[in-house]
Amino acid sequence: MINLAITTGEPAGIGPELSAQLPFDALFDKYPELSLTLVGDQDWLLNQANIDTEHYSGRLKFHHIGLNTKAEYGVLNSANAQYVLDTLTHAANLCLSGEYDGMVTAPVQKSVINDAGIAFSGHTEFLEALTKSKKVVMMLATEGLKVTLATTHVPLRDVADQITPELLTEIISITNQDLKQFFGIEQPHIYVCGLNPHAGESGHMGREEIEIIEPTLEQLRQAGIRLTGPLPADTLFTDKYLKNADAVLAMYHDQGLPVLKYKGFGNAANITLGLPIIRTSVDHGTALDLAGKGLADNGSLLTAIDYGYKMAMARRHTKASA
Ligand SMILES: NC(=O)C1=CN([C@@H]2O[C@H](COP(=O)(O)OP(=O)(O)OC[C@H]3O[C@@H](n4cnc5c(N)ncnc54)[C@H](O)[C@@H]3O)[C@@H](O)[C@H]2O)C=CC1
Ligand SMILES: NCC(=O)COP(=O)(O)O
Repeated sequence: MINLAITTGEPAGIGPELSAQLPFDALFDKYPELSLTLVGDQDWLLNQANIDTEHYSGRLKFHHIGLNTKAEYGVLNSANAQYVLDTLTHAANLCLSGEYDGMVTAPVQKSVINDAGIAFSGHTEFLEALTKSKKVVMMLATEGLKVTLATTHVPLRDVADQITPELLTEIISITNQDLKQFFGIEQPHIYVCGLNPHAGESGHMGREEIEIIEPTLEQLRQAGIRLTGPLPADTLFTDKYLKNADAVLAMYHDQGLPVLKYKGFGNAANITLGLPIIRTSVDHGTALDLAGKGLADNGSLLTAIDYGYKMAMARRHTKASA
């Protein structure tokens, strides 16, 4: 069995209803080896849907973690911030111990966790710290496009300072390795965006391409990684280049993700590469405006489950053949 934990996310958002209202029969038909554990407050989840776990012959379970305070649709309460983190901690620890084969995360509200006085910028950074990983990579994937990010949740003002040869080397090496490991791409071809408009216009609009990005790419090419770039982002994100790209490396969050979401919002997943565990997630946030109304689309959660299942299968085959 491939046992995926679904962390059900911010209780005031759409995560609990999306998780509890999944089409479980269809999922278990489609993925013959899938089992799911819904991690969160069982009463709140049962409030979203009448689930009889007995019907699923052990393939659907709850792991109950109690809310700190009553949840209300669309109304954030920082008293539940620790609850949200407890669901993530539980799932990640049981992935590390091998009880879960991967975790699929429903959206959390970063701001309310910060309001509770807890430093938190995203699942990506939280799981990097919890698993003591040296570096992880955020990748969003949809049919026909995978985008990885050199920097994630940092103010734009800080981005240029964070683009260093060491960072790019780590991000590109992890991306290359995990495209092979999880997606079966023998020699991934990664296209790399410049940082500045027109990739710096030969140094007239910024020198990071000349001083940092190009020399790092050249070193990595010598080490055997297939890389094209740095190219101006507005040039790279056109079919001529994308049709040959196994992944596109963007230098910052809003350079890459708007394109990805324009192409695939609702059918994309967020995947953390470089972790010792498998973690996939939805492409959207908590959508407080929709919570409890039955209007939220489950396409991205289904996509995240699909990637999580296939990645866990790929890892299993790699282990079996080692
Ligand atoms: N994986 C995660 O935990 C993520 C969490 N967030 C967090 O979510 C919070 C809210 O972020 P926003 O920027 O407002 O983005 P959002 O994705 O929550 O909402 C943006 C718009 O998309 C709609 N929408 C979102 N998901 C939908 C769905 N499944 N079906 C139909 N419509 C949907 C919303 O109603 C809203 O109009 C922030 O705290 C942010 O940090 C954002 C992205 C990912
Ligand atoms: N835009 C993607 C996003 O903010 C999700 O971040 P994370 O919680 O997966 O780290």
